Amino acid sequence: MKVLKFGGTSVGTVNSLTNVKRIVEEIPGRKVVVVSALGGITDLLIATARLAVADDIAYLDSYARIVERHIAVIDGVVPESRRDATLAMVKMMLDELGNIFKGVMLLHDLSPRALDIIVSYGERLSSVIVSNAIKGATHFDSRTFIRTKEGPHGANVLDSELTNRLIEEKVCAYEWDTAVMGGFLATDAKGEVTNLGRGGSDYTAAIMAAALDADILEIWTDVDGFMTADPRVIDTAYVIDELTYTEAMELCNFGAKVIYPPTIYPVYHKNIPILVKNTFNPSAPGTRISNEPPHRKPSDKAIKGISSINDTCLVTITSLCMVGVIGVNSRIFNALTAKGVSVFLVSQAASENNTTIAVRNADADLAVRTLREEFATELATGMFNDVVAERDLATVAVVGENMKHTTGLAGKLFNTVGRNGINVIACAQGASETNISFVIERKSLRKALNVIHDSFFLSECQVLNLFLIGVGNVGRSLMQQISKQQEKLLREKNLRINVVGIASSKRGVFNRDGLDVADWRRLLDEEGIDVTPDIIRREVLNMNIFNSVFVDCTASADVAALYKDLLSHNVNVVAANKIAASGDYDVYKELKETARRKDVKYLFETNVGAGLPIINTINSLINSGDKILKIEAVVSGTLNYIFNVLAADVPLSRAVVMAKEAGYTEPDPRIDLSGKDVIRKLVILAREAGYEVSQEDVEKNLFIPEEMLAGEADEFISKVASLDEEFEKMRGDAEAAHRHFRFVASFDNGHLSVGLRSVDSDHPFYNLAGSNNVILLTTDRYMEYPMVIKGYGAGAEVTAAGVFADIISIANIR
Ligand SMILES: NC(=O)C1=CN([C@@H]2O[C@H](COP(=O)(O)OP(=O)(O)OC[C@H]3O[C@@H](n4cnc5c(N)ncnc54)[C@H](OP(=O)(O)O)[C@@H]3O)[C@@H](O)[C@H]2O)C=CC1
Ligand SMILES: N[C@@H](CC=O)C(=O)O
Repeated sequence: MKVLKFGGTSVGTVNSLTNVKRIVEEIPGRKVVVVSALGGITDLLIATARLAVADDIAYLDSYARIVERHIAVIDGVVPESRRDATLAMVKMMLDELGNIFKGVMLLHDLSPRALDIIVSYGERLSSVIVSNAIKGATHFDSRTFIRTKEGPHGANVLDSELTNRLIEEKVCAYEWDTAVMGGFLATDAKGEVTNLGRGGSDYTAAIMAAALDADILEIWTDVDGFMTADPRVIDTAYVIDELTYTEAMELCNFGAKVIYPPTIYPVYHKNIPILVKNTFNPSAPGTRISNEPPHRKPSDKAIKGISSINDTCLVTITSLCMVGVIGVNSRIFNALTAKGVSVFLVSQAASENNTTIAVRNADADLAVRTLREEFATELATGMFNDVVAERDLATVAVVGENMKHTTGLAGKLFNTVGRNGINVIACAQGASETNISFVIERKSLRKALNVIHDSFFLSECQVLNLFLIGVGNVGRSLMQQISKQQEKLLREKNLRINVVGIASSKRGVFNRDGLDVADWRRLLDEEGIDVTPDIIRREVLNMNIFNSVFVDCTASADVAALYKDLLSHNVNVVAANKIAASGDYDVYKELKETARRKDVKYLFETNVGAGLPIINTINSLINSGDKILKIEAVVSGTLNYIFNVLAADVPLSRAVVMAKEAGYTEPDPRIDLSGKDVIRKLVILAREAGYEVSQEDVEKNLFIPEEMLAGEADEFISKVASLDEEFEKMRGDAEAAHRHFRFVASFDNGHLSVGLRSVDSDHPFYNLAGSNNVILLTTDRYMEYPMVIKGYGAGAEVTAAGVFADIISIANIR
């Protein structure tokens, strides 16, 4: 036998009721159908009662809406042969209800008992309608067999023994094929109407399933089942196919509102499985809850789901005098119990010098007052510190029975949230290891849920959330590459590149749900806001999104100045911009240390040699115990290109324009021509090799007179033309001597220098075409034959590819 429960949305409209009718009528054999009130009716009943007691005549309109809703569904779903009889029955009940509302208004009295009676009409009416809509169904009035008694704090609790006996007498004793009854409803020993609490229809169904030894309890609702997390927060959340009773209890007790928590208890004891199904999508398999899901494999994920509540207050009681004293916790909990304060998380250090409890914010004042009263003597004598409440926090619970077989899970969990800058204020894990709960600031809740979902592979994919700053040569090319590669990365590597911010020097567009990079120009123009570096910083930090990467494709010192703050807030930084890594040594060091401390990345591989793997190679050599003794390099794509294209008909001034047009130069080409770009790169190389050096330490043998570099960037090209003749002569002489000019950076025995050199055909720098770069590394291990890294050293495409590689390395995929 099956017991099926249909919630308010399932019986809310003619359409949904038609689904219910089809679902039930297709089931062969005996079944029990438990229904809630029509969707929204319980709230409407309460609201109408409140209007009536307030003498507000608007209650009549509200009541009319109740009547209208019920009549409309009868017309829509009850077969014609039973329609009149159903209408007569329902109208009679609605008239009774109308009289009760009138009485409430006249008496100006809405006692809890009267409200219970009013609310009961919701399920009484719906069950009569549904029983008449379904072919061959018999209606049972659940008030006659679901019995409550008084529990702690005056609450109604189920009288299981009596209820089971009454079910035998009032339901089992009769012949029926389909029994239909209202959920939630009950009566007490005096025969007065009570109920099982909000959500109690699930409970009624579970009580019936247990009493009748049903084969299965089906909870039909408006979602496909239990989700791995709240789908309103995590768009990659998916339906969990199987859960144990414990897992389901943990999840629904704490946020997931799929079923009413007490529902699980009666069926758990009889080992009756629960199937959560969607009335609006009946073919979806749903979530099966049972003692031991039959298909559990060792490869199953350790965490089954994540739930949370954003309404948390931590109350802490501290004292050095609590250590080793028996009975402090007992006093805390007894005092809170006496005042009806519910505690949902407890954390106490082994030192016993403090106990922290989590309560709802609404209970916080009462909890603090209660504990201050309880420990008044200790507080007055200073033995105990004052009771402290921290409000507006959120609690996250990760749930899964497989957690108990997984070593290092708590470590990974806290490491994951920590790396994303989320501070864990309190935590609790019981020895059953099925739930790890922890409390964080409420503003970090969304980020925490996302990062946990992502990191524990509950999501189908890993996500990196990118802020792309700078949409010039490199930035544009990067966006093209991302746009082309996004789908492949998702398909083959389960990596989702989500661009959540794009900015130029003037405009920025930000959206945590992701921006279409192929449409970046329109987005910036039409949806962008005016930005400054400070506004960009605020947008990034305020979004507070997990796994975030700030990608700097500008040449701006103001943008570079943001890195420290971003890294401190656990935002990864990938920079094509060389200013930070080559500027003040202390700043460079601090950025690296901040990244290490915060367990995020500060990557700038493209700072030297664009897409060539130079910095990573140096890091690998050093980390494996090698020592860099000497570096000789041609690292200016612009200058190498210029010296390669100079010809009788291509003077210096023309070559500079060509380099700029090819996208090799810095936004301001004087940075290249002055040697500054090479100086920056040399400093970065030496620093990465482990030397504490600065730009001032570099000996400079430059070839552009200082005075030519002053003034505006635009004027520079025309000024350079005055050097054309001199350069043509130099070039002619070099050509005659079969030599090539190279602008060489050198680090040798602690000495740094840059300068123009002419090299002959035996020199490794002689054959270096176009804008190519070459780096020779002499190390302890590569002594006789230095390591050579050579290839394209500038250009938007290769640089963007290097930036992209840095970004992907953060996700650590293979
Ligand atoms: N080109 C290459 O081969 C290589 C370049 N790099 C580095 O890449 C970086 C970018 O170079 P490239 O693309 O050629 O330069 P571009 O001049 O083409 O682009 C620079 C971009 O940065 C934006 N920008 C400037 N200031 C700000 C600011 N304050 N806030 C936000 N955005 C800003 C500009 O905005 P707007 O459009 O409004 O002007 C522009 O979109 C440089 O640091 C360069 O050193 C590194 C290796 C190789
Ligand atoms: N302007 C630079 C670009 C790469 O860093 C160069 O010319 O090498």
